[in-house]
Amino acid sequence: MSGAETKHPKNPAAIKARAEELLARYKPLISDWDTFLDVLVRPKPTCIVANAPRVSRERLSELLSADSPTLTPVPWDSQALRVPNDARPGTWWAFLAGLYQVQEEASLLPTALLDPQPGERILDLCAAPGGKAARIAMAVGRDGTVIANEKEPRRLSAVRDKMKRLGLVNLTSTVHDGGDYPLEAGVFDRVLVDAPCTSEGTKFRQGAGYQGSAPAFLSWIAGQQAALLRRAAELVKPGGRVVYATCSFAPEENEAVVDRVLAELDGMLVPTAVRPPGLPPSAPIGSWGGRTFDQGVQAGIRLWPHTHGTGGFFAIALDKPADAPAPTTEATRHADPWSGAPATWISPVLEKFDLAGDPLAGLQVIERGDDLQLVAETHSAPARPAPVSTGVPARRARNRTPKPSTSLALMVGQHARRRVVEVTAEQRDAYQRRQAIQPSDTQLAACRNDAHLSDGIDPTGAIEQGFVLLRYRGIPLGAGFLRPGPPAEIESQYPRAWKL
Ligand SMILES: C[S@@+](CC[C@H](N)C(=O)[O-])C[C@H]1O[C@@H](n2cnc3c(N)ncnc32)[C@H](O)[C@@H]1O
Repeated sequence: MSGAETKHPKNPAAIKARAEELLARYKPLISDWDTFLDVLVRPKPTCIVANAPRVSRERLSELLSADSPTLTPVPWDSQALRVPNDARPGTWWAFLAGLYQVQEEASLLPTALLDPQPGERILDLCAAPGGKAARIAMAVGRDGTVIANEKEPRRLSAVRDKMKRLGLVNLTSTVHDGGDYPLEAGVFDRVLVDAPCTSEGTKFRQGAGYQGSAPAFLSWIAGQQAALLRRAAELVKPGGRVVYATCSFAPEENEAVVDRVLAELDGMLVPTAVRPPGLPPSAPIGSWGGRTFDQGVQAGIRLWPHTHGTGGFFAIALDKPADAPAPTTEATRHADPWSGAPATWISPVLEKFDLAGDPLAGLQVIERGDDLQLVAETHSAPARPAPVSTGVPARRARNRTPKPSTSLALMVGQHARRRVVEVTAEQRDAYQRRQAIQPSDTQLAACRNDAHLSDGIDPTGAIEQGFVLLRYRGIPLGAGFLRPGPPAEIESQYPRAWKL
C-alpha cells in the first residue's frame, strides 16, 4: 500500500510532436518554447492537500514519512505538499483514512484566489469531480456551506466519494446548467467558476492521440463560459467574490471571456489582483487576434509549464462592490428533510465506544433514502435546485444491528475510549484491503466490555462480539467486526467501493 508506482508519459517524443503542431499558435507568447514542450509532456506536479479539520500539513508530512520521505510544502498554499512524480498518493493508507485529497499543483490556483473563509456560503458552479469543492468545504468548516453544482449527473459520484472519505458534512451537490442556475438558490459569499474548457493545459497527459479542439468547439465553449460567469456575477452578494478559471492556454477562453463579460456587466464585477505569496507572478495576455483586452484583466494569473513547471492554468478574482444593488429574487432554503430523523437514532451505534467530548456537536441527522446522514446544523442548502446529496452517511436507517459507516468511524474514531484497536502497519494495510486481521492478546484485551483505555485494562471483563474501531498511530481507519474466537478475528468493514 505504501509502494510507489512510476507514472511514465506515454511516448513523450510523439506527444511533444503533437503538442508542437496543436499549440503552434501560442509560440509568440512563450519565451522558451522547448522548455514549454518538454514540461508539457512530463507528468505534472501532484500535491496532497491536508484535510485541515482532521490533520495539519506538518502532522500529515510526519505521518507519511515512511510512505514518501520527500514531501515538500507548496510555498503558496498552506495546506499542500508536493509529492514526487513517481508516487501514487491516492494509494497511501492516509488517503484511504480521509486525511487528504490529491490535486494537480496548477489546480490549487483557483481556490487560492477564491480565499474561502470559515462560516461562508460558497457555490462551485462547475464542481465535478469535486477537488476544489472539497478544498473549499474544508476551509469554510462546519459552520459554512458549500453547494457543488454540476451539469452532468453521472460525474457527481466522484464528488460523493470525496464527501464520504473526507467527512464533508457541510456540502450539498446539485445538478443544473450553471449558466442558468436558479437565483432562488440565494446569494453566496463567493462563487467559483472552474469552467468547462478545451483543457489544453492538461490534456496532453492523454497521450499523442489527443486531437485538440475544433474552432467551432472553441467558440461554443467560450459562449458557455461567458454565460457561467454572468450568472456567477448575479449569484454573488455585494462585497463577495467570483473566481473564473480554466485549464486552457487559449486566450479565447480566458482573457477574452473576462473582457467580454466585464464590458457587459459595466462595473458589477471589479478585477482584483490577488497574488498568493510565494507564487512566481505571471501576467495574463494583453491582446490577441487584433483585440486589446480591458486593463483589468491583468489582475489575473496565468500558470505556464515553462515558468511554473505545472500544467497551464488561468484564474482571475472578480469582486462585487459592497455598494452594488442586492439581488431582488427571494431565496428559498431547503427545509425538509433537514428536520428528519431523530438524533437518537445514531446513539446505539456509538454508545459502545464511549466517546470523549461530543465529536458530533453542531451536526443533525437526516434520513435520505436508506441512510441516516450527518449534516451541519447550520447547513444552508437551496430548495431549488433540489439537493442531490447532502452530508455523509452515518448508518443504514433500518439495519437491525447498528453498524457505523466508515465515514462515521473516521469522524469519531479519534474520540473513542472503548472497543478501539490500535493496529500495526501490516494490520492497517490488510484492513484497508478488506482482509481479516488477527488481534494480539493486548489488542483483544482493549476490547473487553469494561476496558477503558484511559484507566488501563481490566482482564476480567467479557469480550463481546461486535463492532470495534481501528486506529493507526491514533488516526482512525474505520470499523471492524470482532469475533472473540478462539481464534479471535476482526473482519474488515472497509467499504468495498473504497478499496484499491
Ligand atoms: C473543469 S471541470 C471542473 C473541475 C472541478 N471544479 C474540480 O476541481 O474537480 C468543469 C466541469 O463543469 C461541468 N459543466 C460543463 N458545462 C456546465 C454547465 N453549463 N453548468 C455546470 N457545469 C458544467 C463539466 O461536466 C465538468 O465536470
